[in-house]
Amino acid sequence: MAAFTMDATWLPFHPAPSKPAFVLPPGAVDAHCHVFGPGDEFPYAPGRKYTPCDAGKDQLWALRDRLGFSRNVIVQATCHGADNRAVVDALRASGGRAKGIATVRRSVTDADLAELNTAGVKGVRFNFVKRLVDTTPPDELLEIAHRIAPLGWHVVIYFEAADLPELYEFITRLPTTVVVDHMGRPDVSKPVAGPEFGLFVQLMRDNPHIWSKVTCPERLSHLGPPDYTDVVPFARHLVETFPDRVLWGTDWPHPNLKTHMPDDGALVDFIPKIAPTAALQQKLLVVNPQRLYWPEEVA
Ligand SMILES: O=C(O)/C=C(\CC(=O)C(=O)O)C(=O)O
Repeated sequence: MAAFTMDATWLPFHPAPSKPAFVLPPGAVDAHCHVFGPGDEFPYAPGRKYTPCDAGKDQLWALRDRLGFSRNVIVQATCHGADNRAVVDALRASGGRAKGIATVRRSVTDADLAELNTAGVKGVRFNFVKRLVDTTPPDELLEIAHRIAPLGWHVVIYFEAADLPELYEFITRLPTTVVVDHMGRPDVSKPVAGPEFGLFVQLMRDNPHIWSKVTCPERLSHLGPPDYTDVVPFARHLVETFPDRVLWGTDWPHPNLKTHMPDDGALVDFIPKIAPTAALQQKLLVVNPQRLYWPEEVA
């Protein structure tokens, strides 16, 4: 019998995503996705807030090839805590086609960091979403950020829009490039030009080292699939205002969705709505992730 059973309300990833109509440019990177277990091989963390369905590296590679991506950035999910073995295993098996974002604690050793670096880790994730993690004190996170900076890594940060005023100063003090997950999770029923999203735009405008993933319409939308029209103006605003500091990813296998499971092919078809020109698409999908994750290729 398997050691782990997914939560009773868990929605497994789409079993047969459609082939997108939008043809991704050569070299496109899915810059936000996860691997879960398999739990029998890479156990889920004792302190986790959810138990997902297994979603291993081979399934991720199949999705990559089906959608037309060339490469992946695999982000450590909170169900694995600070045990990065599933991500590292995927990176090592990827033949250089995946880079990773790890979660580490203050107790991480320099040897641990060096090993993660060799495997292809390019950053750490700080998660402030309260339903996912217990709070880590900011001084501990700042200490970690200063430890990883010399490796050329960056910080990926996940928070909800309501928490940005409290986190604003902390984020601006981080000594590395900072990549914000899912546009800082705006409430898309509020206006794009309103104060809530305005604060996020100000954060990016005033801090050239801060980037955003324009990801997760399926997580943010109130109107839902197939078009997620209420998310388009938010993502498009960031893509057009900060074309050199945006990334896109599927968020496969879509943890913790409660209303529906997206068809990943349809998610790819969302891209031309938020990046309407070939030049913007090239930056979003190829040039920007290459600068952050495969910088040695950039002349
Ligand atoms: O997939 C995501 O980015 C978002 C998540 C899960 C997550 O971040 C995690 O478990 O680490 C969410 O909102 O539940």
